[in-house]
Amino acid sequence: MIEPKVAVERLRTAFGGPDRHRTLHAKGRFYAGTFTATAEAAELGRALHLNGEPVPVVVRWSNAGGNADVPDKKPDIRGMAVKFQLPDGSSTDLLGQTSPRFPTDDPAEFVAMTEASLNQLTFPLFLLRHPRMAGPIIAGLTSKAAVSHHSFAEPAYYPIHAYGWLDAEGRRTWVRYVFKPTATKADRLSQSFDGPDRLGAEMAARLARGPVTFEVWLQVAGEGHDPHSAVSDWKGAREVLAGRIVVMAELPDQDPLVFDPTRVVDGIELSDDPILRYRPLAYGESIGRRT
Ligand code: HEM
Repeated sequence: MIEPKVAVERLRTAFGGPDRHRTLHAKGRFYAGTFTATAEAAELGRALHLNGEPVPVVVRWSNAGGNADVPDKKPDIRGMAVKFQLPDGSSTDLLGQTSPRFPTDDPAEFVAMTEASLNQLTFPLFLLRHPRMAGPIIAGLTSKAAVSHHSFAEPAYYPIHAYGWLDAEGRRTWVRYVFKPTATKADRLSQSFDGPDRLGAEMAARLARGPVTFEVWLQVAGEGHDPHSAVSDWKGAREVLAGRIVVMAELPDQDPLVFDPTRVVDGIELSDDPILRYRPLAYGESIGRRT
């Protein structure tokens, strides 16, 4: 396993990011909203935020790169991190990004891919040398995961890992999430937004018009769907609408707030996915460098 310290050092070097920012997803803004679960979610999961009562959420939309000064028009993967605040004072996080599939179970390969992706001339060579990773990476490119997005409200975001939901009787269902936008090209604002922070400006104007809503969908694991691997493709999985995230307003900077994909609550279990298990180690190193 690549030492988390080494991974963070290499990622920081690749982006040339100064210490006070996140190693990846360095540029982002915070927002306030609510999450309300559906009755179907309440049946599958006993966790408190799934009981159908609205709970507050803190959302951070971000550009995936490690450079906090990047102009928003630069093509990039975007992130949507969500912190669900439960009535008992606990919280649980989901971190989505616009790429529908993750290319590897090996953190070292993720670091090498991130480094290689910064050089467009040599990246095809990296793909030739890592044919297993090429499929998911190309799926990301063709699904427009890394483009010059018009708005943080328009793409779908994928938290990638599977989580085990326990119901009231303790029965476990493995699920994967998708945050599906309700915004469409047709309901874009008439203004256009330029400048290095145009995604933030667009969101401010959009929220002045009204809330921004995402549907939270679950893929439910069936035969042959492996919950313990980030690369496993759950073709044909049953889909269930689990609830809605409604974002209402921008928040002042919340840093040093931390989103951690292994922060779960009673009723939600972690899988043995090696990428999921590695992430808090790398995030811990990053948090140490930015706080
Ligand atoms: C081995 C794999 C990965 C590594 C080494 C890695 C590394 C990192 C690091 C170091 C940070 C900054 C943490 C901080 O300072 O708070 C970060 C943030 C983030 N990562 Fe990852 N990551 C990995 C996989 C993933 C995956 C699979 C996803 C999406 C499903 C993801 C989505 C995000 C998001 C959305 C953020 C920003 C969170 C925020 O807004 O605070 N990462 N990642």
